[in-house]
Amino acid sequence: MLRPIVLVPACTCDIGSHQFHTVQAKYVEAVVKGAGCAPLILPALGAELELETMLGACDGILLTGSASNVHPSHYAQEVLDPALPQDPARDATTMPLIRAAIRRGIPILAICRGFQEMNVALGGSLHQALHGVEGLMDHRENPDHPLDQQYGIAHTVTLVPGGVLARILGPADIGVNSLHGQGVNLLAGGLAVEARAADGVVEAFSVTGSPGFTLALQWHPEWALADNPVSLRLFDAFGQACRSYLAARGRPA
Ligand SMILES: N[C@@H](CCC(=O)NCCCC(=O)O)C(=O)O
Repeated sequence: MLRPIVLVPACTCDIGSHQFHTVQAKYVEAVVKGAGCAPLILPALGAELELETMLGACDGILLTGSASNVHPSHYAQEVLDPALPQDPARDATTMPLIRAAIRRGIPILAICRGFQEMNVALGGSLHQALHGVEGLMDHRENPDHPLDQQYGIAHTVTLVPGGVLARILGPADIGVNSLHGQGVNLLAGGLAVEARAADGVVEAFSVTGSPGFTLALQWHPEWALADNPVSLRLFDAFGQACRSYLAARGRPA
């Protein structure tokens, strides 16, 4: 049986004096091993991509995390800390992609930067530094720690009863990792909160009234996926949604 194709939009970066479109290995591996789908890396070519062609060829989209931030001009703000990395080519690709994919009912799983760009693409805004907001926790990792500690459980999140996430995972609080400086400020209209951290920060949302599966997570379920039953359930739910989408529309010959 054909596997669903999952687009994974790339970041851009320079390696030496050349430009590259890149995706971290753990994300494409999670599409294969966690969702049982076939990943296809989408270059960050912005308006040069013919979006309808790309969307017609896929059955799901995974929006990855990245060190870069969504450019605040997308939510009518100035950059507060110019030292933080940006990736305008990724923004120019993912913003229209997200809106068009939701209209088509293409399943979306969004992680960390992907979670943030989904909120912004739909009209929401971000806190550019959560740790600078009175009453909020510092949600950043300590870069001096070894990676397994940086991606270790950092805090719990409380799931909204009866929501998309609680239906997949059950109602109990879960422990999550936390590697982000930015976070949801204004939640876009049409989004439903699926989970919050103890300080009230939105940690997961879905798109209400979307014809397809949508789930956006501020944490990283792709990290050490095979060892985490909660993360495996999340990727399995995404994979099932992609299989249903493929089964319903078929694969054009
Ligand atoms: N830059 C944003 C997004 C944070 C993010 O996606 N972190 C993960 C980077 C590495 C990875 O993909 O594992 C912010 O700081 O809020």
